[in-house]
Amino acid sequence: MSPTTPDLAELLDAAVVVTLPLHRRFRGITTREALLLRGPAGWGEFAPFLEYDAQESSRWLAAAIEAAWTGFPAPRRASVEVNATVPAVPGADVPAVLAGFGDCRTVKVKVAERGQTLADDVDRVRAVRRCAWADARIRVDANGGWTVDEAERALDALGESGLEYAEQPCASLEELAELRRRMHRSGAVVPLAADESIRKAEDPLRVVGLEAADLVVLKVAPLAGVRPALAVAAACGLPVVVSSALDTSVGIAAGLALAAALPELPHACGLGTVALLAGDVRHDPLVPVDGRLPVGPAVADADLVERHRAPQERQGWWRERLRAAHAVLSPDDPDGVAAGS
Ligand SMILES: O=C(O)CCC(=O)c1ccccc1C(=O)O
Ligand SMILES: [Mg+2]
Repeated sequence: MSPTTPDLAELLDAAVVVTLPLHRRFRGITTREALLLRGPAGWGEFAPFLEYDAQESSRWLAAAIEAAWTGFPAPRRASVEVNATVPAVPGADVPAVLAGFGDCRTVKVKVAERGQTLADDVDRVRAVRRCAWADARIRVDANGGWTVDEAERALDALGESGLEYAEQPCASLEELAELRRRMHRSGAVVPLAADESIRKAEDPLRVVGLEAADLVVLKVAPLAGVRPALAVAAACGLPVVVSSALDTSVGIAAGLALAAALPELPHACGLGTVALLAGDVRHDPLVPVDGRLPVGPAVADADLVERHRAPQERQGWWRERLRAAHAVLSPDDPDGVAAGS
């Protein structure tokens, strides 16, 4: 947990909610809402997905408090290589999506979208191979959408394009482990990355114990901050890819702080996603240039925060969420109890 949890009144005072439009649907949504906190150390982002409960959201709040009240640990690098992220669009839309990411040498492609088929995935990945940088690395992310059988078939088919790795092909660690065993037996090996399977401090030990993955994807917000995420990385001992949760430039800066603090960073990170937003809170948004992003403090520009300020009803909804998450972090805070009763 964050060493300093401000009281609820201080958090509410520091909070403003923004609504940012997306260029195209991603993860089922077309606008992204985020509650930004301005604290003594800088800006923090609290943006758990709408369906997350208070317990899960409290980790996102701890991460926002770390950014805005504590600040980030010392960086080991000044910039970070990032990947382009292609949502589950038709192959014909791939060139327009990639154009938004500049010259990223690594592309992550969403696959296994509900309501689509393997043929749609093959079509999309082929389109990426055709129009990306000539020797681009391609990785796919199924968000746990395949059974072991489906994953085996899909990775065999998608493997024609040459895959850097497959992220969370199946939902459970047991399934990932079984898929890995089968691929090693057949010789058609695609490295596997665990994303959704790594959410709690004890998860990395299970990943390693079950030999379920070759690398791990770490996101600052669900892991409660840069420092807890560094501890998870150390506990795993596996290569780490830092990724975003579709953050504004404020949340991306926290991801970059994690990527910059890791002892090793062998892969491009999934932190280029501001390119998927049709608006941002920074005049110099953290969109990749030459496939890289600069490491630096989390900042937002007041006029852009104002421009994207969410309607009053959404401010209220998010402030109630903030209160509920804060009550998990500080169950004895009298303000929190009073506001909730
Ligand atoms: O890693 C990337 O390239 C972008 C981030 C991303 O894919 C993502 C964004 C929001 C929610 C979940 C995910 C995910 O990695 O599964
Ligand atoms: Mg993922």
